[in-house]
Amino acid sequence: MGRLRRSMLYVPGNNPSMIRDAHIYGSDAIMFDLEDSVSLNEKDAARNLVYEALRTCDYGRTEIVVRVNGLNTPFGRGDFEAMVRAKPDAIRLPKTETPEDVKEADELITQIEKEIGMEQGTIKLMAAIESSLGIINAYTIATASSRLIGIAIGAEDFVTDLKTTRSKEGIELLTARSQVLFAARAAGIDALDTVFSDVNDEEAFIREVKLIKQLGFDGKSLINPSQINILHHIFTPTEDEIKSSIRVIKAAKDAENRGLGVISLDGKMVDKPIIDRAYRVLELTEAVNRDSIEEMWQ
Ligand SMILES: CC(C)(COP(=O)(O)OP(=O)(O)OC[C@H]1O[C@@H](n2cnc3c(N)ncnc32)[C@H](O)[C@@H]1OP(=O)(O)O)[C@@H](O)C(=O)NCCC(=O)NCCSC(=O)C[C@@](O)(CC(=O)O)C(=O)O
Ligand SMILES: [Mg+2]
Repeated sequence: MGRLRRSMLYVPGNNPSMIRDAHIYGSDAIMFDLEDSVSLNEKDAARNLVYEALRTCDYGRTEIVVRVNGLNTPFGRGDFEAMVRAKPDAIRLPKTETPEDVKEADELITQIEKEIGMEQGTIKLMAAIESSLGIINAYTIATASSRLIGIAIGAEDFVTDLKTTRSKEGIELLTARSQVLFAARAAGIDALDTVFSDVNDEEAFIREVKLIKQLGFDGKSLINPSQINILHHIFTPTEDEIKSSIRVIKAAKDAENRGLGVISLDGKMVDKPIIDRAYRVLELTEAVNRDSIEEMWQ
Protein backbone atom coordinates (compact mmCIF):
# COMPACT_ATOMS: atom_id res chain seq x y z
CA MET A 1 0.00 0.00 0.00
CA GLY A 2 1.38 3.40 -1.02
CA ARG A 3 1.15 6.60 0.92
CA LEU A 4 -2.11 7.37 2.75
CA ARG A 5 -3.93 10.22 1.02
CA ARG A 6 -7.27 10.26 2.79
CA SER A 7 -7.23 13.94 3.63
CA MET A 8 -5.58 16.89 1.89
CA LEU A 9 -6.09 20.22 3.66
CA TYR A 10 -6.15 23.29 1.42
CA VAL A 11 -4.30 26.22 2.97
CA PRO A 12 -4.55 29.64 1.31
CA GLY A 13 -1.01 30.68 0.35
CA ASN A 14 -1.47 34.23 1.60
CA ASN A 15 -2.38 33.34 5.18
CA PRO A 16 0.76 33.23 7.38
CA SER A 17 -0.86 31.81 10.53
CA MET A 18 -2.71 29.04 8.66
CA ILE A 19 0.52 28.20 6.80
CA ARG A 20 2.47 28.02 10.06
CA ASP A 21 -0.02 25.79 11.90
CA ALA A 22 -1.39 23.68 9.04
CA HIS A 23 0.23 20.40 10.12
CA ILE A 24 -1.06 20.40 13.69
CA TYR A 25 -4.52 19.21 12.64
CA GLY A 26 -3.25 15.82 11.42
CA SER A 27 -4.31 15.67 7.77
CA ASP A 28 -2.40 13.19 5.61
CA ALA A 29 -1.41 16.01 3.26
CA ILE A 30 -1.36 19.79 3.22
CA MET A 31 -1.99 21.63 -0.03
CA PHE A 32 -0.70 25.20 -0.05
CA ASP A 33 -2.72 27.12 -2.58
CA LEU A 34 -1.36 29.78 -4.90
CA GLU A 35 -4.35 29.59 -7.24
CA ASP A 36 -8.01 30.43 -6.62
CA SER A 37 -7.89 31.22 -2.89
CA VAL A 38 -5.33 33.99 -3.59
CA SER A 39 -6.42 37.26 -5.17
CA LEU A 40 -4.52 38.63 -8.17
CA ASN A 41 -2.80 41.39 -6.21
CA GLU A 42 -1.50 38.89 -3.61
CA LYS A 43 -0.07 36.31 -6.01
CA ASP A 44 3.58 37.34 -5.61
CA ALA A 45 3.33 37.71 -1.84
CA ALA A 46 1.70 34.27 -1.52
CA ARG A 47 4.39 32.64 -3.65
CA ASN A 48 7.11 34.17 -1.45
CA LEU A 49 5.31 33.20 1.74
CA VAL A 50 4.86 29.56 0.70
CA TYR A 51 8.45 29.40 -0.58
CA GLU A 52 9.80 30.63 2.77
CA ALA A 53 7.53 28.29 4.72
CA LEU A 54 8.67 25.25 2.73
CA ARG A 55 12.30 26.22 3.23
CA THR A 56 12.04 26.86 6.95
CA CYS A 57 9.08 25.03 8.58
CA ASP A 58 9.17 21.40 9.68
CA TYR A 59 5.88 19.76 8.70
CA GLY A 60 7.01 16.34 9.88
CA ARG A 61 5.76 13.41 7.82
CA THR A 62 2.77 15.28 6.35
CA GLU A 63 2.83 15.16 2.56
CA ILE A 64 3.34 18.64 1.16
CA VAL A 65 1.64 19.69 -2.05
CA VAL A 66 1.46 23.12 -3.68
CA ARG A 67 -1.35 24.05 -6.05
CA VAL A 68 0.25 26.42 -8.56
CA ASN A 69 -1.38 28.69 -11.09
CA GLY A 70 -1.77 27.21 -14.57
CA LEU A 71 1.01 27.70 -17.13
CA ASN A 72 -1.50 29.59 -19.28
CA THR A 73 -1.62 32.38 -16.67
CA PRO A 74 0.95 35.13 -15.98
CA PHE A 75 1.84 33.45 -12.65
CA GLY A 76 2.30 29.80 -13.64
CA ARG A 77 5.94 29.81 -14.73
CA GLY A 78 7.11 31.82 -11.74
CA ASP A 79 5.22 29.47 -9.42
CA PHE A 80 7.00 26.44 -10.91
CA GLU A 81 10.40 28.17 -10.75
CA ALA A 82 9.95 28.94 -7.06
CA MET A 83 8.13 25.81 -5.96
CA VAL A 84 10.47 23.24 -7.50
CA ARG A 85 13.29 25.01 -5.64
CA ALA A 86 11.27 24.92 -2.41
CA LYS A 87 10.95 21.13 -2.88
CA PRO A 88 7.42 20.12 -1.87
CA ASP A 89 6.52 16.44 -2.37
CA ALA A 90 4.23 17.33 -5.27
CA ILE A 91 2.91 20.15 -7.39
CA ARG A 92 -0.79 20.15 -8.22
CA LEU A 93 -1.84 21.44 -11.62
CA PRO A 94 -5.22 23.16 -11.58
CA LYS A 95 -7.77 23.00 -14.41
CA THR A 96 -5.95 20.30 -16.39
CA GLU A 97 -7.67 19.76 -19.72
CA THR A 98 -5.26 17.81 -21.93
CA PRO A 99 -2.27 15.47 -21.62
CA GLU A 100 -0.20 18.31 -23.13
CA ASP A 101 -0.90 20.41 -20.01
CA VAL A 102 0.72 17.68 -17.91
CA LYS A 103 3.62 17.15 -20.34
CA GLU A 104 4.37 20.88 -20.39
CA ALA A 105 4.50 20.93 -16.58
CA ASP A 106 6.63 17.77 -16.50
CA GLU A 107 9.13 19.24 -18.99
CA LEU A 108 9.39 22.50 -17.05
CA ILE A 109 9.97 20.65 -13.77
CA THR A 110 12.60 18.46 -15.48
CA GLN A 111 14.37 21.57 -16.77
CA ILE A 112 14.37 23.25 -13.33
CA GLU A 113 15.47 20.06 -11.56
CA LYS A 114 18.42 19.89 -14.00
CA GLU A 115 19.32 23.56 -13.48
CA ILE A 116 19.53 23.20 -9.72
CA GLY A 117 21.09 19.72 -9.68
CA MET A 118 18.06 18.04 -8.14
CA GLU A 119 17.58 14.34 -8.87
CA GLN A 120 15.27 13.89 -11.86
CA GLY A 121 11.73 12.93 -10.87
CA THR A 122 12.01 14.23 -7.29
CA ILE A 123 8.99 16.50 -7.62
CA LYS A 124 5.78 14.56 -8.23
CA LEU A 125 2.65 15.84 -9.94
CA MET A 126 -1.08 15.76 -9.28
CA ALA A 127 -3.52 16.89 -11.94
CA ALA A 128 -6.87 18.40 -11.04
CA ILE A 129 -9.58 17.98 -13.65
CA GLU A 130 -12.16 20.75 -13.47
CA SER A 131 -13.92 20.89 -16.86
CA SER A 132 -15.84 18.71 -19.31
CA LEU A 133 -12.86 18.62 -21.68
CA GLY A 134 -10.64 17.44 -18.82
CA ILE A 135 -13.13 14.70 -17.93
CA ILE A 136 -13.25 13.53 -21.56
CA ASN A 137 -9.42 13.35 -21.52
CA ALA A 138 -9.11 11.85 -18.04
CA TYR A 139 -7.21 8.68 -19.00
CA THR A 140 -4.73 10.41 -21.31
CA ILE A 141 -4.15 12.99 -18.57
CA ALA A 142 -3.63 10.26 -15.96
CA THR A 143 -1.00 8.55 -18.12
CA ALA A 144 0.78 11.68 -19.43
CA SER A 145 3.72 11.67 -16.99
CA SER A 146 5.54 9.24 -14.76
CA ARG A 147 5.59 11.99 -12.11
CA LEU A 148 1.82 11.71 -11.63
CA ILE A 149 0.77 10.25 -8.28
CA GLY A 150 -2.91 11.10 -8.55
CA ILE A 151 -5.67 12.87 -10.38
CA ALA A 152 -8.44 14.84 -8.71
CA ILE A 153 -11.79 16.30 -9.57
CA GLY A 154 -12.38 19.99 -8.83
CA ALA A 155 -16.13 20.21 -8.46
CA GLU A 156 -16.71 23.93 -8.02
CA ASP A 157 -15.10 24.78 -11.36
CA PHE A 158 -16.54 21.67 -12.97
CA VAL A 159 -20.19 22.47 -12.20
CA THR A 160 -19.62 26.02 -13.39
CA ASP A 161 -18.32 24.64 -16.68
CA LEU A 162 -21.36 22.34 -16.89
CA LYS A 163 -23.63 25.38 -16.39
CA THR A 164 -25.21 23.92 -13.28
CA THR A 165 -24.71 24.21 -9.52
CA ARG A 166 -23.58 21.81 -6.81
CA SER A 167 -26.29 19.85 -5.02
CA LYS A 168 -25.74 18.21 -1.63
CA GLU A 169 -26.53 14.80 -3.18
CA GLY A 170 -23.96 15.30 -5.96
CA ILE A 171 -25.96 13.79 -8.83
CA GLU A 172 -24.36 16.27 -11.25
CA LEU A 173 -20.90 14.92 -10.29
CA LEU A 174 -21.54 11.19 -10.46
CA THR A 175 -20.40 10.56 -14.03
CA ALA A 176 -17.36 12.82 -13.72
CA ARG A 177 -16.32 11.27 -10.41
CA SER A 178 -16.60 7.81 -11.96
CA GLN A 179 -14.59 8.91 -14.99
CA VAL A 180 -11.78 10.25 -12.78
CA LEU A 181 -11.82 7.02 -10.80
CA PHE A 182 -11.69 4.77 -13.86
CA ALA A 183 -8.83 6.81 -15.31
CA ALA A 184 -6.85 6.77 -12.06
CA ARG A 185 -7.35 3.07 -11.48
CA ALA A 186 -6.47 2.22 -15.09
CA ALA A 187 -3.32 4.32 -14.76
CA GLY A 188 -2.45 2.86 -11.35
CA ILE A 189 -2.46 6.20 -9.51
CA ASP A 190 -4.61 7.73 -6.76
CA ALA A 191 -8.14 9.08 -7.27
CA LEU A 192 -8.81 12.18 -5.19
CA ASP A 193 -12.16 13.81 -4.56
CA THR A 194 -12.98 17.47 -4.39
CA VAL A 195 -13.75 19.87 -1.53
CA PHE A 196 -17.07 20.07 0.30
CA SER A 197 -17.56 23.78 0.64
CA ASP A 198 -20.24 24.14 3.36
CA VAL A 199 -18.15 23.82 6.52
CA ASN A 200 -21.22 24.08 8.77
CA ASP A 201 -23.22 21.26 7.17
CA GLU A 202 -21.61 18.27 8.89
CA GLU A 203 -24.42 15.84 8.01
CA ALA A 204 -24.14 16.49 4.29
CA PHE A 205 -20.33 16.32 4.52
CA ILE A 206 -20.57 12.86 6.14
CA ARG A 207 -22.94 11.69 3.40
CA GLU A 208 -20.54 12.93 0.72
CA VAL A 209 -17.51 11.27 2.35
CA LYS A 210 -19.39 7.95 2.62
CA LEU A 211 -20.40 8.25 -1.04
CA ILE A 212 -16.89 8.89 -2.36
CA LYS A 213 -15.44 6.11 -0.20
CA GLN A 214 -18.05 3.71 -1.57
CA LEU A 215 -17.23 4.83 -5.13
CA GLY A 216 -13.59 3.94 -4.49
CA PHE A 217 -11.73 7.24 -4.00
CA ASP A 218 -8.47 7.23 -2.00
CA GLY A 219 -9.29 10.52 -0.31
CA LYS A 220 -10.61 14.04 -0.54
CA SER A 221 -9.47 17.64 -0.45
CA LEU A 222 -10.70 19.57 2.58
CA ILE A 223 -11.01 23.26 3.33
CA ASN A 224 -11.29 23.27 7.12
CA PRO A 225 -9.54 21.39 9.95
CA SER A 226 -12.94 20.41 11.42
CA GLN A 227 -13.45 18.07 8.43
CA ILE A 228 -10.29 16.00 9.01
CA ASN A 229 -11.27 13.68 11.89
CA ILE A 230 -14.71 13.01 10.43
CA LEU A 231 -13.16 11.93 7.16
CA HIS A 232 -10.44 9.83 8.83
CA HIS A 233 -13.05 8.04 10.90
CA ILE A 234 -15.06 7.11 7.81
CA PHE A 235 -11.94 6.03 5.89
CA THR A 236 -10.61 3.85 8.73
CA PRO A 237 -11.73 0.20 8.67
CA THR A 238 -14.09 -0.64 11.55
CA GLU A 239 -13.37 -3.44 14.05
CA ASP A 240 -16.07 -5.56 12.36
CA GLU A 241 -14.49 -5.06 8.94
CA ILE A 242 -11.06 -6.01 10.30
CA LYS A 243 -12.38 -9.11 12.08
CA SER A 244 -14.32 -10.27 9.07
CA SER A 245 -11.28 -9.71 6.77
CA ILE A 246 -9.12 -11.82 9.09
CA ARG A 247 -11.73 -14.60 9.00
CA VAL A 248 -11.82 -14.44 5.19
CA ILE A 249 -8.02 -14.68 4.96
CA LYS A 250 -7.85 -17.55 7.47
CA ALA A 251 -10.60 -19.43 5.60
CA ALA A 252 -8.86 -18.78 2.28
CA LYS A 253 -5.54 -20.12 3.59
CA ASP A 254 -7.29 -23.18 4.91
CA ALA A 255 -9.05 -23.69 1.56
CA GLU A 256 -5.76 -23.32 -0.30
CA ASN A 257 -4.21 -26.05 1.85
CA ARG A 258 -7.11 -28.26 0.86
CA GLY A 259 -6.68 -27.38 -2.84
CA LEU A 260 -9.93 -25.36 -3.09
CA GLY A 261 -10.21 -22.03 -4.99
CA VAL A 262 -13.68 -21.08 -3.83
CA ILE A 263 -15.30 -21.71 -0.47
CA SER A 264 -18.33 -20.65 1.49
CA LEU A 265 -18.07 -18.62 4.71
CA ASP A 266 -21.29 -17.93 6.67
CA GLY A 267 -23.23 -18.77 3.52
CA LYS A 268 -21.28 -16.28 1.35
CA MET A 269 -18.97 -17.19 -1.49
CA VAL A 270 -15.29 -16.38 -0.87
CA ASP A 271 -12.97 -16.34 -3.89
CA LYS A 272 -9.99 -14.33 -5.14
CA PRO A 273 -11.48 -10.79 -5.43
CA ILE A 274 -13.03 -11.13 -1.98
CA ILE A 275 -9.72 -12.32 -0.55
CA ASP A 276 -7.90 -9.43 -2.27
CA ARG A 277 -10.36 -6.97 -0.70
CA ALA A 278 -9.80 -8.51 2.73
CA TYR A 279 -6.03 -8.00 2.33
CA ARG A 280 -6.66 -4.39 1.30
CA VAL A 281 -8.67 -3.75 4.50
CA LEU A 282 -5.74 -5.07 6.55
CA GLU A 283 -3.20 -3.04 4.56
CA LEU A 284 -5.27 0.11 5.09
CA THR A 285 -5.55 -0.65 8.82
CA GLU A 286 -1.80 -1.18 9.04
CA ALA A 287 -1.10 2.06 7.16
CA VAL A 288 -3.46 4.06 9.40
CA ASN A 289 -1.92 2.58 12.56
CA ARG A 290 1.65 2.97 11.30
CA ASP A 291 0.99 6.64 10.58
CA SER A 292 -0.66 7.31 13.93
CA ILE A 293 2.14 5.51 15.82
CA GLU A 294 4.78 7.45 13.89
CA GLU A 295 2.91 10.69 14.66
CA MET A 296 3.07 9.84 18.39
CA TRP A 297 6.87 9.59 18.17
CA GLN A 298 7.12 13.16 16.92
C1 LIG B 1 -13.51 28.16 4.89
C2 LIG B 1 -12.75 29.10 5.78
C3 LIG B 1 -12.72 30.52 5.19
C4 LIG B 1 -13.46 29.15 7.15
O1 LIG B 1 -12.73 30.05 7.96
P1 LIG B 1 -13.03 30.21 9.50
O2 LIG B 1 -12.15 31.26 10.05
O3 LIG B 1 -14.50 30.36 9.70
O4 LIG B 1 -12.58 28.81 10.08
P2 LIG B 1 -12.60 28.30 11.55
O5 LIG B 1 -13.23 26.95 11.52
O6 LIG B 1 -13.18 29.28 12.49
O7 LIG B 1 -11.06 28.13 11.90
C5 LIG B 1 -10.62 27.52 13.10
C6 LIG B 1 -9.13 27.50 13.16
O8 LIG B 1 -8.62 26.72 12.06
C7 LIG B 1 -7.79 27.53 11.24
N1 LIG B 1 -8.10 27.16 9.87
C8 LIG B 1 -9.27 27.24 9.22
N2 LIG B 1 -9.17 26.79 7.98
C9 LIG B 1 -7.88 26.41 7.82
C10 LIG B 1 -7.17 25.85 6.75
N3 LIG B 1 -7.74 25.62 5.58
N4 LIG B 1 -5.86 25.56 6.93
C11 LIG B 1 -5.24 25.80 8.10
N5 LIG B 1 -5.90 26.34 9.16
C12 LIG B 1 -7.19 26.63 9.01
C13 LIG B 1 -8.19 28.97 11.55
O9 LIG B 1 -7.12 29.84 11.26
C14 LIG B 1 -8.51 28.88 13.00
O10 LIG B 1 -7.28 28.86 13.72
P3 LIG B 1 -7.15 29.62 15.14
O11 LIG B 1 -7.47 31.04 14.88
O12 LIG B 1 -5.72 29.37 15.55
O13 LIG B 1 -8.16 28.95 16.03
C15 LIG B 1 -11.28 28.58 6.01
O14 LIG B 1 -11.39 27.33 6.63
C16 LIG B 1 -10.42 28.56 4.77
O15 LIG B 1 -9.88 29.58 4.37
N6 LIG B 1 -10.28 27.40 4.15
C17 LIG B 1 -9.48 27.21 2.95
C18 LIG B 1 -10.19 27.73 1.72
C19 LIG B 1 -9.40 27.43 0.48
O16 LIG B 1 -8.22 27.15 0.49
N7 LIG B 1 -10.07 27.46 -0.70
C20 LIG B 1 -9.44 27.16 -1.97
C21 LIG B 1 -9.51 25.73 -2.30
S1 LIG B 1 -11.08 25.19 -2.87
C22 LIG B 1 -11.13 25.63 -4.54
O17 LIG B 1 -10.31 26.34 -5.02
C23 LIG B 1 -12.23 25.04 -5.38
C24 LIG B 1 -11.71 23.85 -6.22
O18 LIG B 1 -10.63 24.23 -7.04
C25 LIG B 1 -11.36 22.77 -5.23
C26 LIG B 1 -10.90 21.46 -5.73
O19 LIG B 1 -10.03 21.42 -6.62
O20 LIG B 1 -11.35 20.44 -5.18
C27 LIG B 1 -12.86 23.44 -7.15
O21 LIG B 1 -12.90 23.89 -8.28
O22 LIG B 1 -13.71 22.67 -6.65
MG1 LIG C 1 -11.05 24.92 -8.91
